[in-house]
Amino acid sequence: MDHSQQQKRCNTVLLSPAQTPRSSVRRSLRDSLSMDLWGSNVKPDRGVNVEVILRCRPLNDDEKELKLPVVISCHEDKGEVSVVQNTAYKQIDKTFSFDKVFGPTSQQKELFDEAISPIVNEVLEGYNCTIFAYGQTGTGKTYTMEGGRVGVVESGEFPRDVGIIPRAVQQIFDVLEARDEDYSMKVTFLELYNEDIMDLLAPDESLNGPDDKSRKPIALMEDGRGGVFIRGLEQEVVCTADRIYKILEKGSAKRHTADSLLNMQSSRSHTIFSITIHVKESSSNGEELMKCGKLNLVDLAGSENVVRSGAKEGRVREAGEINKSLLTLGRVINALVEHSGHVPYRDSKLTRLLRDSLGGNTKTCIIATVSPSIHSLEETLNTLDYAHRAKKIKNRPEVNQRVAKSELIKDLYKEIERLRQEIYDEKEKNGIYTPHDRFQIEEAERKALAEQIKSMEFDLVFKDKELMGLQKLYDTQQTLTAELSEKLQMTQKDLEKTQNTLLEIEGRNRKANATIKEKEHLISHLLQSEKSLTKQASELREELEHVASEASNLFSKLEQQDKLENGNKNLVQKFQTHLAKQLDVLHQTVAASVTQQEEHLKSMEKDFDYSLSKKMGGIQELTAQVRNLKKTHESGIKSLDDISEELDMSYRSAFSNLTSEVSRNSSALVGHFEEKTATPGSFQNIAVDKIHV
Ligand SMILES: Nc1ncnc2c1ncn2[C@@H]1O[C@H](COP(=O)(O)OP(=O)(O)OP(=O)(O)O)[C@@H](O)[C@H]1O
Repeated sequence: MDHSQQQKRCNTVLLSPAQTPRSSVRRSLRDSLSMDLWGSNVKPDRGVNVEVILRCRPLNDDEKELKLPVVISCHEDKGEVSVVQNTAYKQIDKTFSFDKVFGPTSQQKELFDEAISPIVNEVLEGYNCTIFAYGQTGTGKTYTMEGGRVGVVESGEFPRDVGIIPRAVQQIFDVLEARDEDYSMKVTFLELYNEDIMDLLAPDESLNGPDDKSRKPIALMEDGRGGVFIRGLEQEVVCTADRIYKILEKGSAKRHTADSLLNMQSSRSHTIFSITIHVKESSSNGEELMKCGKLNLVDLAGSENVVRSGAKEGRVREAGEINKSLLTLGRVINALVEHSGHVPYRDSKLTRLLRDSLGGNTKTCIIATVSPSIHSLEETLNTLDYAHRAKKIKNRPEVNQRVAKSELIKDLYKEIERLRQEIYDEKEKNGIYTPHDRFQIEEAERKALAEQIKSMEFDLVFKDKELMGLQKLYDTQQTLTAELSEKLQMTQKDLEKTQNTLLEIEGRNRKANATIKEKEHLISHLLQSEKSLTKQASELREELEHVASEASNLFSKLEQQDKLENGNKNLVQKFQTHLAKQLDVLHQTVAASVTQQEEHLKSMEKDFDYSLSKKMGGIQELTAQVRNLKKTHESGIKSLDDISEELDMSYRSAFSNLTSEVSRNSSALVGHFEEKTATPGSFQNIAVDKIHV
């Protein structure tokens, strides 16, 4: 639906800004409309419990970087949250149940569709509903209520981080347009900062930002009917969702925020964004009536630990005020849960503003936000405890009274008349004129003030008693403190002693560790040496075995050599004897031959002499032949002598060669053997040396 179509049905006829839609009286209408609230039939006298939702955000980047342990587990199906911490010093195991639980992975849309959408429908049925976010600073209250910027809405889908308020606004417009209703809508946006109410929709008088001192607080007044109203709070009539998103954005920008250690943009104020819707209805008799519903969306400032949030100077006061108002809220919740007679709504503006939402006629939903990290454990337990208690608060939601359109117009005319009269008086400076309505309101305020004084007197008596009790408690506490400080001193001394002993033990431990390290180093070194020695020993053994086999080879070779030598000697001896025998034979042969020759010669001489005598002619020839024969004989003898000498010499040289060859071989063998036998000895020496190392 486009804006022009929206504006066609959106009227600007509204109740006076001072009026808040109220339930009651018109039983007939209420009975017909008092229907199912969050799924059950409402019995006004019995009441309906405040709905409490728990949302746990994911770990943020800092928490992830610090690797902080997660101590929260969400069981969405059972509607339970468990807190588990198991350390040597602390053991926590607690489970809390809530109406709905949304874990760290839950999305904005999921939370809205499941928990908030039914509440928005109740508002459209004419109920006043309040949704407020409560939790430690930085746990996602503003993220849940407002979320990211709406920006451009494509095909009816918001960006995923858009929060409850824009989604509720969209749903309201969608439903009204789908039903083709005649309606009008207005919004207000205020913040409660240091117990002052600031209007976030007030026109900008200066552009100096939220800390500008010219921003004036506005007054919270009693309306004389048990309720409150804020005088001068701007109400903007709106006809489109876009306009509301802009208002929201503009108002949020004016909100007091500051960076703290726990949140870069921490809200330092509580805000209440309200949407009031009037829808035209026709009664059975054709009378035009106005059905009115109101949705309050409250983003509380974070409950915080001043030390952990790193609050400084002015911020400490802010934190103090925030904690004070949240403490009052806690006391109101306690009083409602315990059904105490006195509920201290008046103790803070926050509880005065939320009065109708806590134990009144408003349908209320609390969204408690927590962080999953161990760092926030204490605050998380507080929030869970607080929220769990709040579940017991009973409200009596009632549908708002339908106002006849004619009455509404009459009211508006009266309002116009009153304003006109005020302007006239202002112009004429005609004394002080108080219009009847204003007079009635002021009378109501006076009455309310008187009531307030009475209640304060009552409070005073109550507080006096409380003070006396506290004084007694203080005295006891003083004694206890003195005792405790004594004990503390003793404990501190003990602690110092223990610390000293611890330091000593730590020193010894360090030394022992160093010695152990040294020894470990030595052992590893020795093990390494042992390994290398074993390796070397096995290598040596292999070498020794090799050398021993070589030595035995050599010995067997030597033996063979000896045998060979002996054989050679025998051979030489045999050869010698054989040679001697042969020489003997030769001598004998030669001698025999010489004797034979001589005998032959003699016989020849005889024959010659005979022949000479016989043959004188051939004597000379024979003589020459004899001479030749003699020469041949002499040369034969000489050559035989030469042969014998030669043989003798060759025998001698052969023998001496053989002897020298044998001795050379023997010395070579001895040298080689010595060399081989010397090597294992050196290996042994090395091995023995290494083992000694
Ligand atoms: N459910 C979530 N998913 C993703 N981011 C989240 C969620 N809840 C919170 N954050 C992120 O954590 C940071 C703090 O959130 P937020 O400002 O809403 O906390 P807060 O409770 O409103 O704090 P304070 O009380 O200080 O204002 C923001 O950056 C917000 O985007």
